[in-house]
Amino acid sequence: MPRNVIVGHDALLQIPGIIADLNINGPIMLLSGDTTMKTVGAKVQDLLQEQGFDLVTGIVGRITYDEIKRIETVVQKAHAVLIVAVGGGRVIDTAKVVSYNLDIQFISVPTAASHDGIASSRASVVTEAGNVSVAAQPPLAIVADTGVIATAPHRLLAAGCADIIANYTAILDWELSHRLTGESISEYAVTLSKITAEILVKNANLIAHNDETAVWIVVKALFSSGIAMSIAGSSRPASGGEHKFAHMLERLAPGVALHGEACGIGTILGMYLHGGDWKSISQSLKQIGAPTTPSDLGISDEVCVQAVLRAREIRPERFTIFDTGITREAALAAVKALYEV
Ligand SMILES: NC(=O)C1=CN([C@@H]2O[C@H](COP(=O)(O)OP(=O)(O)OC[C@H]3O[C@@H](n4cnc5c(N)ncnc54)[C@H](O)[C@@H]3O)[C@@H](O)[C@H]2O)C=CC1
Ligand SMILES: O=C(CO)COP(=O)(O)O
Ligand SMILES: [Zn+2]
Repeated sequence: MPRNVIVGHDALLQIPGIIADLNINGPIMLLSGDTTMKTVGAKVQDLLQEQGFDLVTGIVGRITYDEIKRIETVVQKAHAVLIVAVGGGRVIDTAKVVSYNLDIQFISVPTAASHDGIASSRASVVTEAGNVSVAAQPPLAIVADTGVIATAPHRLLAAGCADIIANYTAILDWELSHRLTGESISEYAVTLSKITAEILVKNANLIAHNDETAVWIVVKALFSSGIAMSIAGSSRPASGGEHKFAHMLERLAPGVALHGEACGIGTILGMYLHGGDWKSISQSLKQIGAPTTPSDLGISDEVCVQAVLRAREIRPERFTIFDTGITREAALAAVKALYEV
């Protein structure tokens, strides 16, 4: 669990104080993305250098095992004793795995409320066989500056909401697997994950404004969802069939959708396949401003159908509604239903 969670306006200003309290002895590695380094990363760099911290910087690319190895080497060569990760989910996940492998601490500084990995002890790594969820280091501290995050495009915030709304089907899938395969389940993790999605949906009208209040609501939900994953010791409470669909969609149409956007569409499809209230999931996503159809993403229905049919290739050991032998006709009907709301 993170020791220190700071969410609020100008929270970035607290980073030097948090690090000073750690009494670390050695350089700090500031990791960021190619875009975020130029904005928020540079701001954090200035703040730390003004306070005289010994700082080295690195840019993180796509999260693969090769990239993780490369960053590990950079951190080792710099003899860094702490990582400060400033960026989206990709940067934070990379820092989580690198700090875990090198047994050093890291601080999570999300620049967007676009994913629920800001607090979790899991990381999602892209491999040829699809995304794998690996054990990683939870952050020592989380610093979420609502002012900074509110300046990010609304698309990112909406994607973060969709990543939380995915908890509805993630839980249905976990319960299904518990009943059909005997997979163990955590009542605490299930409850926290569900409540998080419910609170988020209840506040959908506020989130649509994309102001600091909206960011505050979403960041709290992302944190809470991450804690549910930490309690479970796996991403199960926040990642079911809708995530398998999303990871497959990313493979079939790379870079088209944000992670959360693909998960949102996967959630409507998953809820439809479960026979649940998929229309209200679609309405909540629309209200928040997240895409709900392949055409919203600019991809063909056929790619979406393929992602439904091939979702089971991702993490096959995780049993979900997408692993129950869906026919092409059923997949077509599910994708067609996306346009009904
Ligand atoms: N470990 C976990 O439990 C979880 C991990 N993830 C992982 O996180 C990643 C998805 O996270 P994302 O943040 O969507 O992806 P990302 O890190 O690729 O960021 C998406 C885009 O947003 C941009 N961006 C970030 N902050 C910005 C800002 N303030 N202003 C303008 N642009 C900004 C980035 O430059 C990038 O182009 C995936 O790799 C996913 O698998 C997602 C959920 C949970
Ligand atoms: O994205 C996640 C939860 O939102 C977790 O990632 P995985 O789908 O890789 O387990
Ligand atoms: Zn996710």
